Amino acid sequence: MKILIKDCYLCDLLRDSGVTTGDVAVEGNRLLKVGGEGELPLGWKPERVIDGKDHLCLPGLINCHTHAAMTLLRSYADDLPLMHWLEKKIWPMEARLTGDDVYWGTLLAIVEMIESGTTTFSDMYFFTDRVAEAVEVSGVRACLSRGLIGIGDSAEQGLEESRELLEKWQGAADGRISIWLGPHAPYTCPPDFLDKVLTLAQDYRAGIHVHVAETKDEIEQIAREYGKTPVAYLSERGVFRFPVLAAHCVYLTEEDIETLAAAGAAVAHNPESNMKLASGIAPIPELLAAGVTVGIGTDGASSNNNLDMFEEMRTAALLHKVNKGDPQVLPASQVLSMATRDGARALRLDDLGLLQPGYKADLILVNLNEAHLHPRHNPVAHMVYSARGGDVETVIIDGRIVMEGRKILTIDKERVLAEVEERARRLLS
Ligand SMILES: N[C@@H](CCSC[C@H]1O[C@@H](n2cnc3c(=O)[nH]cnc32)[C@H](O)[C@@H]1O)C(=O)O
Ligand SMILES: [Zn+2]
Repeated sequence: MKILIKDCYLCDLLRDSGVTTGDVAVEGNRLLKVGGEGELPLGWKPERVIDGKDHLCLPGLINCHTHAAMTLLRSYADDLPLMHWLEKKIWPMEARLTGDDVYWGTLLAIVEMIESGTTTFSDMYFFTDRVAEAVEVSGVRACLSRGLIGIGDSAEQGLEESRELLEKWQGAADGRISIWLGPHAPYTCPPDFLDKVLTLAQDYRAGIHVHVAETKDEIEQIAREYGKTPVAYLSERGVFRFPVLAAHCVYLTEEDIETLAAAGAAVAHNPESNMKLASGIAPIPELLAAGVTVGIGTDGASSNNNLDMFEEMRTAALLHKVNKGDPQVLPASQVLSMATRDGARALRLDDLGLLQPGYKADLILVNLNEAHLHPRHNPVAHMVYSARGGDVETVIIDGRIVMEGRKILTIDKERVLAEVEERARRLLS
C-alpha cells in the first residue's frame, strides 16, 4: 500500500541534527521518502493519507530480549532472586504450559508491545512454532529462538525443534520472521551440548541468542565448573564465530569486553529485569566505549513486569547516570538509538531501525499533544525521559498499518484478554 504521513516531526538519529518537520511516504514495505530525503515518482498517489501534525515519527522500537509468553506469569512470582525464581517458581509453572497457552500468551505480549511502539522483538521460549504463528497473524516482526537446555531429558528434542523451525519458519511471514538458536545459558548448556548447537548454527547459518553473565551466582558456578568466566567458556567452545546476541552481560571482565568487541557480538541490555531480580548493573558505558553494539530488551513480563520500551529506555538512561555519578553518561539520543538502530544491528536486520528511504517501513507516530510532552524543547529527550507507551498513536510494520488511533487492527484484543484470563486461572488450579 502507498501511505503518506503528512507534516510530522522527524528526527535524524544518524546525524543527531535535531528535529525537523516533513512528510513520510511508504510504498510496499519500504520507506520511499522521509522529509527532504528521497524522491516521489512523478504522479505518485497515496492510497492512504495520515495526518502527522503534532506527532513525532520514529523508527519502530526494537525489544532485543524477551520471553513473550511469560506475560502469562506476570506477577505470579515476584520479589525473588533469579535462581530461586527460575528453579522454584517459573520452571515448574512453565512445565504446565501448553502450545495453546504459549500462543495466547505471546499474542498478549504482542498487543502490549504494539500498543507501546515496539515493532520488532527477539524472543526465546518454547512451542516456538506457536510463537511464530502469533507473529504471523499479528503483523509484528520477530527473531525467534527455541530456548535450549542441555541438561535433563528435553535436550535432544529442543535441537530437533530448532532444526524444524529453521526449515519451516526462517524468512517466513514475508520475511518478518527470523530464526535464531537459543542455548539458554552457560549454566544450562554443557560443552558437548553447545557443540551440537553450533553444528546446527553452522548448517543453517543461524545466530546464537544466549543469556550470559547475568548474576554473581552464575560467575561463581562457571568458575567452579570450568575455571573461567561465562564469556570465556562460550568463546572457547567457538560460540563467537557466529553472530551472537548476548542477553544481560552484567558481570564482565575487561577481557570479556574485548572478546565481545573483537567478535562483533551484540549485547541485549535489560536494566529493569536486572534491577528487579537484583542481578546487578551491566557495564554498558564500557561496552559502548569498546565498540560493542548494545540493544535494549525488557526480558519477560515476569521479571519486569511490563514490555514497555519507553520505560526501559528511561530506566537505562537513569540507571547508568546514577551508577557512574555522571549525568552525561548515555544521553537521550544514544538511548533512543539503542532502542532502534542499534537494536536492528544487534538482531542483524539490515535496512531496519532508521527512517531512511529504502529502509523497511517499520515506524510509529507518537502523539505529542499530551501535557507531559509540552513544551517541545527537545522531542528526542521527551521520548526517553517523558513519554510512555500509551502515547503511541499509530504503528506501521512492514508497510502495513497495524495500529491506528490506538486501535490494533490485526488482532482481536478483547478475545486475547479473555483467553489469557481463563488460561491463567487454569494454570493456578
Ligand atoms: N524451559 C524451556 C527452555 C528455556 S526457554 C527460555 C527460558 O528462559 C527463562 N528466563 C526468563 N528470564 C530469564 C532470565 O532473566 N535469566 C535466565 N532465564 C530466564 C524462561 O523462564 C524460560 O524457561 C523448556 O522447558 O524447554
Ligand atoms: Zn531472559
